[in-house]
Amino acid sequence: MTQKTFIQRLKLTDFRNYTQAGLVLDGRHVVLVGKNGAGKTNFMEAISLLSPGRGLRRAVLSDMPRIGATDSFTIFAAVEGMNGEADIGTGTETTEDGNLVRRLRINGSPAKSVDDLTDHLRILWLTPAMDGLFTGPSAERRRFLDRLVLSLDPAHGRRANDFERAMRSRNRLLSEGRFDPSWLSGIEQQMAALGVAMAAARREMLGLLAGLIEADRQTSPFPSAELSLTGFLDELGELPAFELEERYIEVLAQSRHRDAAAGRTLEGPHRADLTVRHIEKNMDAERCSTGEQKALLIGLILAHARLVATMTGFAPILLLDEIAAHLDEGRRAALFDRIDALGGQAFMTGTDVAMFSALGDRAQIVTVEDGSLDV
Ligand SMILES: Nc1ncnc2c1ncn2[C@@H]1O[C@H](COP(=O)(O)OP(=O)(O)OP(=O)(O)O)[C@@H](O)[C@H]1O
Repeated sequence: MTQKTFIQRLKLTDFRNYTQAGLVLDGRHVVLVGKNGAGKTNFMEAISLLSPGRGLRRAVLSDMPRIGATDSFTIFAAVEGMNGEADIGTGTETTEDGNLVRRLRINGSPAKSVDDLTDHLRILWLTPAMDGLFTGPSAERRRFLDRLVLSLDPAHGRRANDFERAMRSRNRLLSEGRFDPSWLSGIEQQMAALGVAMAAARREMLGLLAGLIEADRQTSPFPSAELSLTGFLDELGELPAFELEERYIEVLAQSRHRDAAAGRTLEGPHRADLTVRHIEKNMDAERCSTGEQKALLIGLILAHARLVATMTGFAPILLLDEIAAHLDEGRRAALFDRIDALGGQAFMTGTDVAMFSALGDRAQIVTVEDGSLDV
């Protein structure tokens, strides 16, 4: 039995187009309705900042404070989270040397790391900006994949950051022509251990997700996705981890001159790609129609939300920006039923409240107008 996590209260100060806005919620789903430019996505972005990372727009911090305000914003949320009730506050602050930095307080005390947020909430999202995921650059798919892993395994983010840092040191040494074997092999060993662990975490998550998608195929109103990874470490994925590490260490050692010439590391988890196929059509997702791609993506997010609920025992919070826009009435109703069956709190946006009529009293309607919120 999964438990519910939800946001009870939210207060925004000088965030994007909100000067001061607050909401008290009752745990049902939340539908945000308003005209274009009213502040619906900004609201969703604020909630996404209650999870580690740069939020659903991947914006830089300096874009977030309200234009015309001082340079800081705050987001405060009272939540019923995975550890019971918690108060989470995040925002920006300018340090003495003039840098804008993110601040995070949990239950009144400064948090040690943004990863602490995952002790309280798991937040997943789907936005129109993700519509081109299957046809766009592989970096976007990797980021998507890593977010999926991160919501199950919070240590994944740290491993990926440490890998990046080690890789940058190696790239720097190579670009400066410093082919010192003991320095380089120390860094390469670290890269191999982290890289193999990253690939394993991705593979494990995809395996679990594939199992859920398969079990759900007959009843899901959305197409089923077959997911696979391509990349040097993924193609050798069946090897035991220590052997995989040895192979990667060997490849890195042998490719120092090639990497120096290329100005980057050519093999590793940072080059992996996620391939998605539409199972029923037996077609690569990138060759499916726009509507089919959207339906695949919705099915994928819902399956992942179920996976997070199963693995953690808590239904995640879902941020679904403009989710209903391109679906016909029947699919929309089926989507709402699926979202509701997850047992969590979902935030959805739209310009027309009529689109959400099938939700009935399962949702609270919030009107958004020029940076103000009204339940
Ligand atoms: N830092 C900022 N300060 C003030 N206003 C901002 C800031 N960043 C963005 N905005 C403005 O916030 C407004 C609302 O944007 P938002 O993306 O939330 O709209 P929306 O309601 O989702 O609209 P749509 O239905 O068109 O997607 C926009 O007019 C945007 O220019």
